[in-house]
Amino acid sequence: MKIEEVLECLQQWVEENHSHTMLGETAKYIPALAEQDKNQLGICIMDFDGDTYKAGDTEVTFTLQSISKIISFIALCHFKGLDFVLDKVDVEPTGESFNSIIPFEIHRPGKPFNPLINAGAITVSSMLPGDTVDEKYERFIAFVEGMIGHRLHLDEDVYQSEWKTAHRNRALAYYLKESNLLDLDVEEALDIYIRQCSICIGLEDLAKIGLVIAHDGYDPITERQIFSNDVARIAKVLMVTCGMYNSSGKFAAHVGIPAKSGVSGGIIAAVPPKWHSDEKAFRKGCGIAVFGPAIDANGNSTAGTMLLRQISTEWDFSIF
Ligand SMILES: NC(=O)CC[C@H](N)C(=O)O
Repeated sequence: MKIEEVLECLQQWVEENHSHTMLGETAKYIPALAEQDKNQLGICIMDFDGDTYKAGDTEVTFTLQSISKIISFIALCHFKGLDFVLDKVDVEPTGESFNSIIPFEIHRPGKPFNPLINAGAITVSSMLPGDTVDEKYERFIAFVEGMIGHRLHLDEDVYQSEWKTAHRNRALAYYLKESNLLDLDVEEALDIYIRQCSICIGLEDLAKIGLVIAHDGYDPITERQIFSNDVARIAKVLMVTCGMYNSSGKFAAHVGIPAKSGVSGGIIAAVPPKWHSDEKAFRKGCGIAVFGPAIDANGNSTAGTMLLRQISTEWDFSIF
């Protein structure tokens, strides 16, 4: 497909899916996120050569929120090895909301079900290399910056807003501490977790990270292997089975791309290469980032999900 055709399609699909923004609300439990403009919808696709294709609200920046969880999982596996991490967190979906306390109190699994629910993510963040919260955060953000090639910053308002209202996460962290699943004290573990959630990112950067995941940890633009094939494989499994929380099954059925959402309204998606579908666009794979801050009850962008569904259907992106 020609560049103009790709852009025309994206433009049209953003317009067609825009009304889905009315079906969701901004995340109300984090005051700074509640204030986001829920009418926004933007997308960026980055291809194998690093060229980007954008439509809608493309110059937005937003906080990573739960998208950070797949990155911290990858980072911890990269730094400490897959076995170390899988000893601390499982790779099973929960069927509960992302911040549910039920898996702990009722099922008592011994370790969090997966690293993409809050309990698993807090455990993972606390175990990042470094002795202090500052050191762990530096290692994490440097890992992300290494992938996108420039510095990032923390959204101080979102950080403060979440820190003051993180009652549920604080409760989860106490459960984790009781089960010896934290490498830090409760307040410190919360701090590193909330910091990683509050990192500010744009669509192009997020699409770049999606591209690297799609290519099994290899960055086709700089020609560097950033993390191992094995880590990328498990990351994609987690994205498919748990990345969209309790909509993961439906998302797999109708979109079929490894993806991870965040309550700020972002979604990262990793489209692996599909050599046989040469009629379609992006057969060498791509990374996709969408942003639409109106989210549904499961915490996923309403319009972003529908936009990805249309793109995947039209261009045959499903891995299934
Ligand atoms: N699903 C999400 O994006 C949740 C992340 C958010 N920081 C929280 O802990 O509640």
